[in-house]
Amino acid sequence: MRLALIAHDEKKPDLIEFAQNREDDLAHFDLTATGTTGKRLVDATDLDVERKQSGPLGGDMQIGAEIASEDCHGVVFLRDPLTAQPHEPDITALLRICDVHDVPLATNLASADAVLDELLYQLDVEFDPTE
Ligand SMILES: O=C(CO)COP(=O)(O)O
Repeated sequence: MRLALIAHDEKKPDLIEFAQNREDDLAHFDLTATGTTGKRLVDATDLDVERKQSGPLGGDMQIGAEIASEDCHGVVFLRDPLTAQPHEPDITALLRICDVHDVPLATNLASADAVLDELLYQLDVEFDPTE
């Protein structure tokens, strides 16, 4: 199961803390991230993370394309709600495509825990040998 992790600059410390707190859980997923977020994650944890372009250079769109192809199954995107981003249209498109494909999307820390718990539950269900 593939999970995308993304954070705007002001929220990167929160995402790193989340990833460190839940590193064992996140290790169950095929992880991808936008460029700078991915680098920060790789530096701060032992997680394997496939890095896309940086967000302003198209990383959100690359992750959106995976969602459109149904290759990405969840997104944690800690947006900075207080700072305008040059690539706002890409961000809006990513949020929209998650809704189009009904992909779980967390845009703050409280919902990140909830989405991760739900995806872990789905993983267990998928691999439950008694099913
Ligand atoms: O801008 C972003 C998401 O919109 C994140 O990009 P970076 O991870 O490259 O900082």
